Amino acid sequence: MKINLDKIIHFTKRDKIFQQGIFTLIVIVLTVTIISLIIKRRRANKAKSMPIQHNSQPKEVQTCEQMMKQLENNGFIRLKSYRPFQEEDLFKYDDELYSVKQFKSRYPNAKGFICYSDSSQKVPYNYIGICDADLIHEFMVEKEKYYERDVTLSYVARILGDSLLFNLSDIWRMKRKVYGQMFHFYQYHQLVKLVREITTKNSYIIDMNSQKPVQLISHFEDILGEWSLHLFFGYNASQYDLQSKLKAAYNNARSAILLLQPQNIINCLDPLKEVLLEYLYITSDQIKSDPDYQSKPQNNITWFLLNSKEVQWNKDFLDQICQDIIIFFFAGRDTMAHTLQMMFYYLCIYPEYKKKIDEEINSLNGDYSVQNISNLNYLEAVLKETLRHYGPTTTILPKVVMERHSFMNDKVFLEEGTIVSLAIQELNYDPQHYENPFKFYPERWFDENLKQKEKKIFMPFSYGSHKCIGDKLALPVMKMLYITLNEYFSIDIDPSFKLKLVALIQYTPSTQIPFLITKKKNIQSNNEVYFS
Ligand code: HEM
Repeated sequence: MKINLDKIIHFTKRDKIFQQGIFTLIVIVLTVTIISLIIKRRRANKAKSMPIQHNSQPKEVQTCEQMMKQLENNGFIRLKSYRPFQEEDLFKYDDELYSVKQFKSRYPNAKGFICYSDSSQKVPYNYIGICDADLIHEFMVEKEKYYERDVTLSYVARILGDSLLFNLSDIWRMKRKVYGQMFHFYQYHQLVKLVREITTKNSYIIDMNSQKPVQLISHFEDILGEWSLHLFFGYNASQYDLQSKLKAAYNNARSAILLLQPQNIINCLDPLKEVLLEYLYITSDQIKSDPDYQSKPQNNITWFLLNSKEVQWNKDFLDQICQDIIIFFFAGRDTMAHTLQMMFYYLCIYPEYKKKIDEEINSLNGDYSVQNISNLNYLEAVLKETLRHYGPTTTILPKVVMERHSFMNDKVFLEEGTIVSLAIQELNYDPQHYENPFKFYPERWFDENLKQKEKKIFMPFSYGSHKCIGDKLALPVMKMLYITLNEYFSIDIDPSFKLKLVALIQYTPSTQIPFLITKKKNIQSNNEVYFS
């Protein structure tokens, strides 16, 4: 058979041209599709990264003034200075926070306040305080991720920056979990009982024979200081050596903080950390000296730390723990000491409330189990009223906005750098929530209306994930301390005393409250009480 080569070559040429055409077409179609896909994707990404536009939402970062205006349009009141702490309040009303407390009476619908100041003042320009319960929830819970602790306390933060209070990392989460175990059922019961033991021991130091007024606050500080240290060191906390070194260093550091002397704070806190480190080693060595220590739970945080798989027991970590001990010492000791001092003050002023508490305590016939103590409702109401009326916290630690975000259902935009604080004093004196708010009136805590909203509006221990770790323990501990002291002494107040309160880190009477103390007849002998 003869093959027509010409025809074949011609045919193949045509075919090739055809194939090339198809190929070019496919390439063109593919290129166009890919390009259009890329454009589409880019547009989609761009749309995603653009904030959703609401009528009231500014497209660009606002100036401070614009943000303040927005807040003003949405229920915030503009104040002339950084919270209205006014010296004249102290002279006129004996209370530096009188105007703060009056705020809600003057502006009943205010959701909060905003402050501006001229450059001559050292306070931040864009400072807002929130005193509306729903907004506090939005700020402390829903929008929590946008805030960090304000570094206004930077000198303290420089030394205690890795402590629970300032650190927000995973280590904070881990430590909260480990420390939290100290507040579970068994430990909780032991810690409440422990306060009776320490109070009894310390009661013998109170000099009742002299007719001089006694500064009860320093006794409360000693009792609660020792109690706070027990959390970490167990019975090592009662060592005289540790107590005296800590007390001296801590009191100096506190004065330096109040006087804003940064170098002194560092000078005082550093040796304090050294002492704590030494006792951490003593306590951990003691625990580990028992080869079976892991299976024998102890009632102190050091044991929990030694048994936690997540803990790397090294110098850096121990340094952090020392910082936490200082925070616990401050947070547990000073807050409760102040609250108790104020409660004793009110009970001297209003003996009718004291009578009711005593009746309630007498009904227990000396059985001060933790369960019975938790049922002392009148005593609890007096403590809550003290916390509301003159609790230790003048303001919850301010936080700073780390990233611009919308607030109040997108009505307001909070700009990066804004300092936000939870204005609990204003909330505590809100007449919408508390009838006749200036009156010290424990009975209000039995009102059904208040009971229903209590969780939402009463937050002496703060709110959100950083709320006080000791919130459940504080009331029973203070109840037990009151019961024990009241059993041994009757406490009055020098009638010439006039209370004046200044707002420092916490409320502080401008002069010490002079309590007059008499020993009750039924006091037991030293040994009987201490070792029973
Ligand atoms: C009358 C008693 C007390 C009051 C009014 C109180 C109040 C507070 C407040 C307002 C905060 C700040 C929360 C925040 O910034 O959001 C706080 C934090 C803290 N409190 Fe208390 N507290 C009391 C008792 C205690 C006790 C008994 C302990 C320890 C046993 C304690 C340990 C702490 C700690 C460790 C923190 C820091 C928590 C963290 O940042 O994760 N407090 N407390």
